Amino acid sequence: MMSAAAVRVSHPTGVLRGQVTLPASKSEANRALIIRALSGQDFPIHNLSDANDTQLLNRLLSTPAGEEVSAEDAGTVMRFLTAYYAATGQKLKLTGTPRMCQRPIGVLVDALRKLGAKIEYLGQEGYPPMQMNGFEGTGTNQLTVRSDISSQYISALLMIGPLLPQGLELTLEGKISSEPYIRMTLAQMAHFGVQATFEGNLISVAPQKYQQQEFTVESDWSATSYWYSITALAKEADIFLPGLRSNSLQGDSVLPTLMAPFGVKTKFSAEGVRLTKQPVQEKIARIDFSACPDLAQTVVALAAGLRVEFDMTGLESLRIKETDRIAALQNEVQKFGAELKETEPDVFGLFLQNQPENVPTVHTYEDHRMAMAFAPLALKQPVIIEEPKVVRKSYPRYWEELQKAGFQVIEN
Ligand SMILES: O=C(O)C1=C[C@@H](OP(=O)(O)O)[C@@H](O)[C@H](O)C1
Ligand SMILES: C=C(OP(=O)(O)O)C(=O)O
Repeated sequence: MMSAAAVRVSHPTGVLRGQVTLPASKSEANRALIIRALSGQDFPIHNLSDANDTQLLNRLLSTPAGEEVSAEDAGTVMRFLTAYYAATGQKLKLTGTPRMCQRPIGVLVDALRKLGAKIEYLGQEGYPPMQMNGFEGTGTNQLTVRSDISSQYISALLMIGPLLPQGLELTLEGKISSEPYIRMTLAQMAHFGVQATFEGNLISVAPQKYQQQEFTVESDWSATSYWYSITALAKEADIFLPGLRSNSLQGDSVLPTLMAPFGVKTKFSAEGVRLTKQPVQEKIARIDFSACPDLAQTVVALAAGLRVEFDMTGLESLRIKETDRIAALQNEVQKFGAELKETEPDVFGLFLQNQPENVPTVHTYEDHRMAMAFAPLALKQPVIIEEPKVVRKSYPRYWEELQKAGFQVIEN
């Protein structure tokens, strides 16, 4: 099924009950893997994700790097390895998929060069591929970095911070986007014995050593968003998702609050989370996705399916992810009778237009989240999802889990 050019997804009953297997968080896993490699020690990381983004990084860090390394389409792998190879003085070519070579990395490379990294662009300035040519410390430890493009640059710098002779003082410039991911990085550094301070827009890390420590990766809240959408779109739903915690390191654990107005009730227990469908009572207020950009596609597709209009902000970073996600959403929601329109600078509205097409065909733009966000709409009418294998980036078992929950997923 994963190799099919397209799948047809439908749900005969609209009634869902049972337990779902989630992938582990690729964000937590990839931080733990980088920190373990930087610590020079070996310790167990439990519940490593089967997501390609994590499997790839694990492979790359557990074998000696050759002359050329590909981060494929994984943003965290590209950004975290750039800092890791710089700090460990490795000499190699770092590249990725054609799309990865359109995702900017200049902010991170500029910062690393100021610290002493020798990095040369092999294609367009500011974008992969790069030749990493070792590290000669400059004695600088104070940097100002833009924080409104991708938090991954900041996380990448922070994780190497304690290894630098004078540590690191980062002043964040501009709006801080995806801030929970920066806090996740600091929390995981703290788990491994490294203290940092984050006050206002200044983050300081003194020179320190990472301590050997076991780590267990939590289930992935971003992947959980598709089950929230499924619950909201179902006739009846009662779904249990093991391995989620309320005191999560992941910013996407905002879902219980975010999804309540869409009619999803969340109940935490020691083992995980139970989702049930309840009537929609509240009007949807404007949603700001700047702290949880990976949830935007889920919510836009869901609102189109539920036939609710709403406003949103904080979508800027979506343009430089696996695809231009704003353009991709604009194209695909039309097939469901909705329009996503910029109504004033950086404010978007979802407007309902006509009836959805009978069997909409969703193009996925090499973006796992386009496939996963639109598949739940099969609870309203059958949908065809192109290139279903894209889900391997973060949730390889997604289609199997949908089938377990009563969806029909057949090769088209
Ligand atoms: O640090 C991380 O693990 C991530 C940070 C976010 O990216 P940006 O900081 O580029 O928004 C998020 O979209 C991505 O899926 C994972
Ligand atoms: C943006 C994402 O990933 P990355 O930036 O790590 O490729 C994502 O998983 O939605």
